[in-house]
Amino acid sequence: MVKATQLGAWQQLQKHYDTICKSLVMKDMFAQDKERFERFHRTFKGEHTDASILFDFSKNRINDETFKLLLNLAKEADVEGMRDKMFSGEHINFTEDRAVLHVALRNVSNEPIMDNGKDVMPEVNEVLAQMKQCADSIRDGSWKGYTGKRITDVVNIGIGGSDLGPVMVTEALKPYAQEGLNVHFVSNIDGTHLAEVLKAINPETSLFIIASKTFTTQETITNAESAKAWFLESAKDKAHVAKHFVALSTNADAVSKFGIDTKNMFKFWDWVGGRYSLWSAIGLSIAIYIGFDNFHQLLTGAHEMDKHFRTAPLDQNIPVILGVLGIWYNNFFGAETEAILPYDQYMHRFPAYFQQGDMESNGKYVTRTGERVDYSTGPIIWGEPGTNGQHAFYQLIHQGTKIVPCDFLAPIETFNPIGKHHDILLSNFFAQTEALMRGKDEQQVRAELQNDKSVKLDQIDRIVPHKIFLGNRPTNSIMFQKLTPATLGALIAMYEHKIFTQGVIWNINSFDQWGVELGKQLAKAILPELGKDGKTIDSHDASTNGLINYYKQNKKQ
Ligand SMILES: O=P(O)(O)OC[C@H]1O[C@@](O)(CO)[C@@H](O)[C@@H]1O
Repeated sequence: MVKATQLGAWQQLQKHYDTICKSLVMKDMFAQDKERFERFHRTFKGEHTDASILFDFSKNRINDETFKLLLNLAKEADVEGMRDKMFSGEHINFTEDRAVLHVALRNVSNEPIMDNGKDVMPEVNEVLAQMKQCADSIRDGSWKGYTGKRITDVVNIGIGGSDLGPVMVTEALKPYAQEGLNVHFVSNIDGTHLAEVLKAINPETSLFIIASKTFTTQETITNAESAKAWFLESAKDKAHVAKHFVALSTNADAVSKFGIDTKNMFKFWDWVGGRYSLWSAIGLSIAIYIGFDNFHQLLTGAHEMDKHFRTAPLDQNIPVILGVLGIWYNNFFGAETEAILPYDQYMHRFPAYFQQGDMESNGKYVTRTGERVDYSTGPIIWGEPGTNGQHAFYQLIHQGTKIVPCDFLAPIETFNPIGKHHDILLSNFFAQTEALMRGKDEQQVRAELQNDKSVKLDQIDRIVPHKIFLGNRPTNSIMFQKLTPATLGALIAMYEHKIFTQGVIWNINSFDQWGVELGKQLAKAILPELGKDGKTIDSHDASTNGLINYYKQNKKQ
């Protein structure tokens, strides 16, 4: 595969952009074409679940020619071919010589999926059965703590992909939680994170889940050791650890060394990327919190989206369309970020989840063949729930100098019908994308100001420029019937495959993450220098030395 910029379709898109992009005014295109929404929206319905999604991409700066050229790009980059390699277990994560098979974790069809010539499904199903058994016993109270009490609090200790997915999903599916069973998450090595959770729980009724693919991550192992020490202050006998600590990992030796019985270990495999692992044993806190049946619905919804991604033709393929639209703005309009704006408070951690999902996958600058890219790759992902974002950063999205493509998401049904709240929420959801597309021109602004008694006529000229909205700011609108487990699963898988599509077109490896290693390496070297030993550190640059010495001179303990 060549560099993206060497693709014929890329060069045609560049020509297309150079010649007609200025004329791609959405307001005019809607006025000239009453069928625009009809042509530029897709729907997704789960075959066996309640997942039901409408994807409206008509408020984008595209015409039919643009859409065709973008799909040509996916075609020529062989997104479909690489997709089929992923599903067939090829080691496309070649720098780690690993398959990329998170799709197997949710392969409820049980069709064989091979890694190194072996069907992975029997082991996947074994772990799912183990997860179900654990979740059921915690939820029905048959799992007892060392004083014979049932578990009331589950503490997941993990970071990155061993934290963000369980946090996001348990927040999003809170309506499915069981009364009297709480989940807590400790990820940061900052002692505050653990301390605040330990204040809230009772060692007799708490289960600690140590979630770590490698079981070597410094934050997680340190937090786990501290949690175990805290637990033993009350429980005293190490034999009680087995009733209150379980591990989720690929590393049985490290788990056993930590002191967790490997019968309390839920394994997963090296072909599960950390940021793609919530579907695996890493999802144990989810299965306990919402029940295994709902966890299985989550898997099934994702599986249905997998099937759509695997079989839908490119022009019907929602993840592919999302992916190529993102490339249109990232690489041709020079957009550096993408905002994910869920109009659903339960989805408040959804943007953060895809900060890792997208940025750790596509934040790369070297192609699969080891050459430095000469084009922009992964976008910066950010976002907050609506309507809160409207009162924080929408000023920039509407009137800033940067183009920020936005994905707006909203449920048709709410779990919490209070008065007109949901209609008000949705009126804002609809209005924001309309406003970003249409803007407000000088004529409209002048007319408003002339009718505004509070504005002195001789002030109008001065105010007008500040109140004009240029509009033509691109958005996708994604509506779904209700935030059920299956719908959430489908939405997550949709974005995973969007990320995959972009990585293929950029010809990068979306599945390793060497970029996280250098910081860890240097932190390991600095840690022993921080003791209150009166020594002045001079082993670094002047800034790092200065900072370390300032810390050492002023630290109290
Ligand atoms: O699950 P673990 O092995 O503890 O890794 C945690 C996280 O750390 C990383 O930064 C890799 O080091 C993420 O990719 C990963 O999700």
